[in-house]
Amino acid sequence: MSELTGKVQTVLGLVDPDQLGHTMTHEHLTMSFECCYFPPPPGDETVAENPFQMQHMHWLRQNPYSCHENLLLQQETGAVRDELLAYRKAGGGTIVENTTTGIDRDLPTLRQLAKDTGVHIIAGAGYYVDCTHTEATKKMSVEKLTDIIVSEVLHGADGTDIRCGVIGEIGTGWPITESEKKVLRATAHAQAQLGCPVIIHPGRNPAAPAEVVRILQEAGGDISKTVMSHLDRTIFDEGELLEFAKLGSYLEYDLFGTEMLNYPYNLEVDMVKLEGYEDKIVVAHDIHTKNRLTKYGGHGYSHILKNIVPKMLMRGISQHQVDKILINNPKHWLTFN
Ligand SMILES: CC(=O)NCCS(=O)(=O)O
Repeated sequence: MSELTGKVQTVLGLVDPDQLGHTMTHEHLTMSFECCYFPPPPGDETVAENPFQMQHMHWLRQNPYSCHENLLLQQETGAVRDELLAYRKAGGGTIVENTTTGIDRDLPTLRQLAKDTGVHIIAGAGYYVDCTHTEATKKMSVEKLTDIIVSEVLHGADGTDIRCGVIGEIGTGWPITESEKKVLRATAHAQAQLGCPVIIHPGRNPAAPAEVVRILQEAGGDISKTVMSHLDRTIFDEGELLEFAKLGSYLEYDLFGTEMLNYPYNLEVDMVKLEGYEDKIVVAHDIHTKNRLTKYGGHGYSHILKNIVPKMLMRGISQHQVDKILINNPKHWLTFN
């Protein structure tokens, strides 16, 4: 038992789990994604480097990582504040902010956003993918990494007293590098000490999520308290997905906002439905580039609440099941043991 047991840790302190309400388990409010810059298609260099213009927004949707300016979400705190106010108005209560070391985590800004908007914000401890690990990080032992992660949860991170309430998103690629494996083992050790929630960014290979689970489990991690993110871009085969689901993690679908809704010529074109795992599914938009903000014609943080929930209900998913996905599953995941 610790003071964290039975509570959720936000950037403003501990809260009772019942206060969270509708929760997006994977968003970013301020970060840089420069680490993942992807050169534009030949001939598109000028569009890529022009200041944002309305006529380029479709191009940006197709090539979000090929424009440096688009990768700097940390320049949009004012717009994000407005979005969070809109999120509250749409019934949103909580956002898990997944920015970890390597992609410009900014805890003071998160705390200010929480104060300004009344949205519960939960910050992430730990490290993003290998290419963002510094030489110093790569040299650290698992024990040292564990101490840092534990301290980010118990005492605060980045020289502040602002405490993280979840470990992750912990970044891994494919194949998983030695440095990423050390971070995964440290994550498992820290989770075993703290009884805290963990969230993983798997590599882009259908085998990646299960391999991460294997490493975490071997190091003593609690898979039932771990979210596997980005499944919608990672496992496409239904059989493989069901095999993965049996391993017991939460299953996160977080590409909402980039899907095609209401395809007018065939309304049957729709989201994949995973039967039997309603206690394990969580959802989010994973906003991490500017073009996905409503300021730039994007869908914003309220898209799931405003557009996806009605679609779920229309497809026969009950209100009770929707509440599990948006309220109860995140609440159980985020509550410290
Ligand atoms: C911020 C982040 O890691 N988002 C996922 C991007 S990816 O292209 O789906 O890996």
